[in-house]
Amino acid sequence: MSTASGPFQPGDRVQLTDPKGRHYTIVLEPGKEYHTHRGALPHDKLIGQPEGSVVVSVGGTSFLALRPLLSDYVLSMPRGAQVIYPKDAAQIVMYGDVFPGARVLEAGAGSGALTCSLLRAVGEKGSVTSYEVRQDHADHAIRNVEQFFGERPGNWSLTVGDVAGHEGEVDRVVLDMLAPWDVLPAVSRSLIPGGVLVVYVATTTQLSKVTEAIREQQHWTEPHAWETLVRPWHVVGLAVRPEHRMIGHTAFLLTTRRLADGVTPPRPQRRPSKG
Ligand SMILES: C[S@@+](CC[C@H](N)C(=O)[O-])C[C@H]1O[C@@H](n2cnc3c(N)ncnc32)[C@H](O)[C@@H]1O
Repeated sequence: MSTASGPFQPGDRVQLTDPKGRHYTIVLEPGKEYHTHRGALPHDKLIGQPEGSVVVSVGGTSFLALRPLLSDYVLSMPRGAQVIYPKDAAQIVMYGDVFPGARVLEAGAGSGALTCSLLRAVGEKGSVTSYEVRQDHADHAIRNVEQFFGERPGNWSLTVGDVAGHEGEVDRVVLDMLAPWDVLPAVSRSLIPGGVLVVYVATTTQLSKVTEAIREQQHWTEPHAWETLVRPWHVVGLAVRPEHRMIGHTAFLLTTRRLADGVTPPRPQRRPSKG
């Protein structure tokens, strides 16, 4: 599904958009009908049509038909754990410097949303090694990743267990879990010198705890943290302004790089706070 192109075929996942901008996702089957409150839409009307076609239901409503992008797929996928949103996945791939051919270690796999972005970024020559402690979340991740790629990617492994048990060298590590500070010693053993660690946390208390743990551990460059806010804009004629609604908060991201063994990291002078 992730690389499909050309006219719609049976088995394709198609995202329909109605005149109010609402999305509906269907999987095309010859002879089947999609029933909306605006009338039935035969799948056969779509099969053989190019992407970007507009089809009209029996009730006279027009639907725009496109294959969902990865960002659409992530927002509509069934989930056990909360997913990493597209805006955050994009920042993780860029600031984590996840390159084609990279060996990436990831925890927790959760619903597999970030896993899809990581697998795309590393390409066939790279690999993603995911850990997930909960079997039910791992089941979601497997289903979602397999559905996105159409099969289980050969360069992906998912272990049901604690990432702290990982052994083997990697180029990049991405942690999205409640207590990332617990696994810092383990991941620092696997990450190559110069490798990038990205930590995704939802709250300021987690951000503070993981930042101080990184500073204490001595294996890392000075951590860099930021909030991943993205503000969409409404642009119609002269009405150009921020949208009334937006995703207010998802996460903080933090990056740091693995130092060579035995190196003492230079730390900025820090003034004590005034209480
Ligand atoms: C918020 S979810 C991850 C969502 C995922 N990044 C996505 O985009 O779908 C956090 C997951 O981390 C898992 N987890 C927590 N501690 C872990 C550990 N030490 N090793 C592996 N997984 C862990 C939890 O079970 C949970 O499913």
